[in-house]
Amino acid sequence: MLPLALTLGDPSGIGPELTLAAWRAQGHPFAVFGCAALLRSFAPEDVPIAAVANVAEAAATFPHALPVIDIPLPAPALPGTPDLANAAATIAWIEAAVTACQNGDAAALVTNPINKKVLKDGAAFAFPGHTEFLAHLTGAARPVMMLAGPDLRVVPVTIHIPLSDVPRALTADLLEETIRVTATGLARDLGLSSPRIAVAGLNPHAGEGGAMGHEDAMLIAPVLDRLRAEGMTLSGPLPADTMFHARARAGYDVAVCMYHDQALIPIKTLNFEDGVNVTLGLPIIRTSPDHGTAYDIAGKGIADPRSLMAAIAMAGDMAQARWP
Ligand SMILES: NC(=O)c1ccc[n+]([C@@H]2O[C@H](COP(=O)([O-])OP(=O)(O)OC[C@H]3O[C@@H](n4cnc5c(N)ncnc54)[C@H](O)[C@@H]3O)[C@@H](O)[C@H]2O)c1
Ligand SMILES: N[C@H](C(=O)O)[C@H](O)COP(=O)(O)O
Repeated sequence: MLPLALTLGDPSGIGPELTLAAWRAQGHPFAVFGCAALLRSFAPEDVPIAAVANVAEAAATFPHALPVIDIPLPAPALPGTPDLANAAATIAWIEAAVTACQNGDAAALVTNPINKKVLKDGAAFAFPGHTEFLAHLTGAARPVMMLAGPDLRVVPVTIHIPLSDVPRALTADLLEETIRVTATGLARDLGLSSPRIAVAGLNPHAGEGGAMGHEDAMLIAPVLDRLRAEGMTLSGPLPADTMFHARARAGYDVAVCMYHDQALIPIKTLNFEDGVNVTLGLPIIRTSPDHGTAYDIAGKGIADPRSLMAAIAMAGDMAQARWP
C-alpha cells in the first residue's frame, strides 16, 4: 500500500518530536511534509533524516531513514515559542500533502497539530482549523469532525464557534447532513454498515419537555424522526449528561453532539492518550491526533506519541479498507 502523507504541524509544537517517535515505531510508512533542517536539529543519531523528492521515494527510504519532502522554514522554530514567520510554511506543508493525496501518490493524510491563531495572525489563515481548510482544498461540501477512541466515537455538529453562536448555527439542514455524512463514513471506512447513532439534546435534560429550551423538540427531534423513517438507527434527542457512562455507550456506535465541548470533553476524558480525530466527508482520508500543539511541554521530551501513532494506524486501516 502507498505511504501516508504526514504534515509536521506547528514547528514549535510537539509535532516534530512526535514524528520522530512515530518513525521509530515503524508503523505504516509515511512521508513527512515539513522542514528537514528542523528535524535534523534535534533528531537523535538513531533517527536519520533523508530529504526525498516525492512520496514514492519515501516508501523505499522509510525503513532506514525518516523521509522528508522538504519545504524549509524561513525562521528558526523554538519549541514552545511559535514564530508567525513560519505560518506560511506550515500551511504550505498541508497544501502539498493534500495534493499528494489527491494525485494518488499518498494513501491518506495525517496532520500534526497546528495553532489556528498563529496561522491566522501569521498568514491570514481564514479557516477555524484543518477540517474546514481541507474541505476548501478538496471541494468537500460538508466536512464532519469525528473523534474516535477505544471507548467512544463522537461527532460535534457545530465545531469551532463561540458557545453563544451555537443555537443560531444549529439548523435542521446542518444536523441532517452531519448525521448522513457520519453514517456514510462509518459504513465505508469503519465497516459499520448500519451504525447505531445516539444524538444528544442541546439543552439540559434534552429540554425537559420544553421547560428548559425548545431546540430539542422543535429542531432535533423532527430531523431524527425523518431519518428514522428512512431506516437509520437513531436514538435521541438524549440528555447529554447520561449518554456517556459505560452502559449507555454500549448502546451506540457514535454519539452526535450539538457543540464542540459536549463531544470532546467525554472523548478526551476517556481516550485522550489514544483518541484520533478523523475528518469524514472528504474525498481523501484524513486523521490527526486528538490533541494540540502543547507548547507547554514542547521540546521537553515528555510528549506522548500514542495519539499520533493511533492516527497513523487508523489512516492506514481506512486506506486498506477503502482500497483493498
Ligand atoms: N489537530 C489539531 O490541529 C489540534 C487539536 C487540538 C488543539 N489544537 C490547537 O492546539 C493549540 C493548543 O490547544 P490546547 O491547549 O487546547 O490543547 P493541547 O492539546 O495542545 O494541550 C492541552 C494539555 O494537554 C497536554 N498535551 C497535549 N498533547 C499531549 C501529548 N501528546 N502528550 C502529553 N501531554 C499532552 C498539553 O501539555 C496541555 O497541558 C490551540 O491552537 C488549538 O486550537 C490543534
Ligand atoms: N477540535 C479539535 C480537537 O480538539 O482535536 C481540533 O481543534 C482539531 O481541529 P482541526 O482538525 O479542524 O484542526
